[in-house]
Amino acid sequence: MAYFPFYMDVEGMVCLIVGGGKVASRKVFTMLEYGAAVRVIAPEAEEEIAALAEMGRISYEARACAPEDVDGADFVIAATSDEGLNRAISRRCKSLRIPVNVVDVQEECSFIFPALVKDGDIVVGISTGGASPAIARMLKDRVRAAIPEGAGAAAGWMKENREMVKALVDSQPVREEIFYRLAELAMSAGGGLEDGTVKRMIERKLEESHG
Ligand SMILES: C[C@@]1(CC(=O)O)c2cc3[nH]c(cc4nc(cc5[nH]c(cc(n2)[C@H]1CCC(=O)O)[C@@](C)(CC(=O)O)[C@@H]5CCC(=O)O)C(CC(=O)O)=C4CCC(=O)O)c(CCC(=O)O)c3CC(=O)O
Ligand SMILES: NC(=O)C1=CN([C@@H]2O[C@H](COP(=O)(O)OP(=O)(O)OC[C@H]3O[C@@H](n4cnc5c(N)ncnc54)[C@H](O)[C@@H]3O)[C@@H](O)[C@H]2O)C=CC1
Repeated sequence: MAYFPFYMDVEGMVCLIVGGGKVASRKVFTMLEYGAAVRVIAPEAEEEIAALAEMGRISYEARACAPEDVDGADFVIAATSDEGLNRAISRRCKSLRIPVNVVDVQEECSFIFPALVKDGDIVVGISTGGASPAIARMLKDRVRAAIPEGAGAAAGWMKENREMVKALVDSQPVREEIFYRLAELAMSAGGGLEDGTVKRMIERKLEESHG
């Protein structure tokens, strides 16, 4: 069965990453980009993990991790080279209903990572359900190439104008038409439109809909 992609707000959530190698480091950067409060425990860690800790972006404890360390985390990523420890971490997380990712054994995961394309609030996740991370990574490059430049900026601008349009236009079907038209224009402009252009467009649509 394919995995379902929930899009979750992880801002401020405590993300415990156990292990400090290359895979752990990749997951640290990913989680930081989405605003999680990252805590790393590993006896040794890649330079970038130490550097992020020095900058105060993450917390890093240079020590071996025990399964009890997962208590209190909102979700956990086990990325050590010690399979037995990864398994013990997974078991404890599952018994406490803490979502857990084990980077080297999919069966021990309750969630897995997709390959990600991000432009502002636009996020595309590609998963093969573990069948082939290489394929997920390759498709990511194609998806990135298919998203027009400025799409993230256009989405950000739409977000800023959403409430204004809702307040001005009572009818949902008319709003929908306006949102599609604005989205089209903002996407081709690669960002926002001038206030005057938007107001004129809304007035025109309202006149049309009132006959
Ligand atoms: C199940 C999963 C668990 C998880 O980690 O969440 C998992 C498991 C494993 N990956 C392994 C290997 C590789 N992983 C990558 C890369 C990525 N792996 C990622 C996710 C996932 N990897 C989850 C499933 C994703 C899905 O398919 O839906 C990505 C998408 C996201 C990320 O990690 O952040 C990221 C792309 C980042 C990007 O560029 O965007 C590469 C390629 C490379 O590094 O260039 C290789 C070598 C090539 C290959 O093996 O295909 C091995 C060791 C196999 C062995 O021992 O040989 C295991 C363990 C196993 O297979 O059991
Ligand atoms: N999911 C994925 O995308 C991929 C997963 N893998 C798997 O991920 C695992 C980790 O890979 P790398 O980061 O390259 O390994 P690595 O060898 O660079 O790092 C392992 C880390 O585990 C830490 N560690 C060992 N014992 C520990 C303990 N008791 N407590 C806390 N930390 C401990 C070490 O200090 C080190 O930082 C490997 O088992 C590999 O098979 C490999 C490639 C991709």
